[in-house]
Amino acid sequence: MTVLVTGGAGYIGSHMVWELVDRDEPVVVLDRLSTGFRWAVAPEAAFVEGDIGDEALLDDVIARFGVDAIIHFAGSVVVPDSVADPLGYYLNNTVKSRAVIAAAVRNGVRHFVFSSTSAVYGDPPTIPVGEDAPLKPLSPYGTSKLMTELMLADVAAAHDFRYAALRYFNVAGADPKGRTGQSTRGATHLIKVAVETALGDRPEIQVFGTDYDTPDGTGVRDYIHVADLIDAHVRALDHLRAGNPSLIANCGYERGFSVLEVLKAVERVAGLSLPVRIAPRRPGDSPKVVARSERVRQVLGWAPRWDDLDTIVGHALAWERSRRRRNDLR
Ligand SMILES: NC(=O)c1ccc[n+]([C@@H]2O[C@H](COP(=O)([O-])OP(=O)(O)OC[C@H]3O[C@@H](n4cnc5c(N)ncnc54)[C@H](O)[C@@H]3O)[C@@H](O)[C@H]2O)c1
Ligand SMILES: O=c1ccn([C@@H]2O[C@H](COP(=O)(O)OP(=O)(O)O[C@H]3O[C@H](CO)[C@H](O)[C@H](O)[C@H]3O)[C@@H](O)[C@H]2O)c(=O)[nH]1
Repeated sequence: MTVLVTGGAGYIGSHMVWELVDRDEPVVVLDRLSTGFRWAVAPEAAFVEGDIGDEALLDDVIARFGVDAIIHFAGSVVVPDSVADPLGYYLNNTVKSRAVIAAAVRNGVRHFVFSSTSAVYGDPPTIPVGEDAPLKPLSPYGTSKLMTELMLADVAAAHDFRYAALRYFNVAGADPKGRTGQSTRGATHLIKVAVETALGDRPEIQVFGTDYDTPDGTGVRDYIHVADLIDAHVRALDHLRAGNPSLIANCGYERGFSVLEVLKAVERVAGLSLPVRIAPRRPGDSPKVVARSERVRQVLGWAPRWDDLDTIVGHALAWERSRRRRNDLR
């Protein structure tokens, strides 16, 4: 009963690995370390360096570690990069996800949790957006994830295989115990970039677009604390292992903050003023995305514990500071 965590050396995956270790679950991580870090993987977890597109390696890892469930985080995650390099995103997120799903089916792994995204909705007509809303991604990133969701549905209909596709909204913050956080080099995520700017690593932060149809003209997102997101994964895994049906569920808090509101929170928590520059809109960005989260609450009994923007920012900032203290900028 080992859980295979693909992308377990990355930001969200490293939190998942710590949670599984805390639950005394045997874990094996498969990661090629393109954006993740070997040191981010909890020492109790087994680690295999390699690519999720390598089917022979997947077969070997599943057999060698007795894998009964896969939590699939590995992928490419930057929306504007996907606009510039769609084929790269379809390869890493869609084609290689097919390899992981195929390995699961071939080796009788029946439980699969997949990192999907709110980007599958594009610019939703109704806010908060529910899971049954039209799926109209605005970027190849969103489409690459939607295609994987469609594969999972077809595979679950054909085989003894069930899945949870969790559509994350904007994930932020860090492990409340300070063991891991977002360490991505050259990160593009708003809160990460803002805390790096607060600590002097970047000369300024840009605001991408102030002419959206939102209260202050900047983009609105539903920022979810990574620890609450991980709790949804644990519940999804238990749900599948208990024999329940496949599930597609949003993971968000049902409330949105604008870019300017986030920057104010960072200034408040860090106790300084950020150098801000207004810049043009970024390609592929949606004006406003906020989750409806009734389903994850009802089906998985999930309830947020860290739903507070200042707490999310505070944990992100604490992680950034502790990395510096430990000279972990490897
Ligand atoms: N961060 C967010 O706000 C967010 C929102 C929605 C969905 N997601 C999804 O969550 C997942 C994890 O995102 P993250 O923010 O932790 O990103 P991340 O870049 O920190 O983690 C991705 C990990 O996957 C590894 N990886 C990438 N391609 C691989 C491959 N072909 N083979 C093996 N390993 C590979 C990387 O080395 C890295 O460790 C992604 O699938 C992403 O699309 C993230
Ligand atoms: O330096 C920055 C960075 C971001 N933004 C703005 O802040 C908001 C959030 O942007 P992020 O880059 O933090 O996040 P995205 O909403 O683009 O995308 C994130 O969440 C998505 C889900 O909505 C995807 O899953 C994706 O993996 C992940 O990058 C957007 O309005 C963006 O334009 C800025 O103004 N300046």
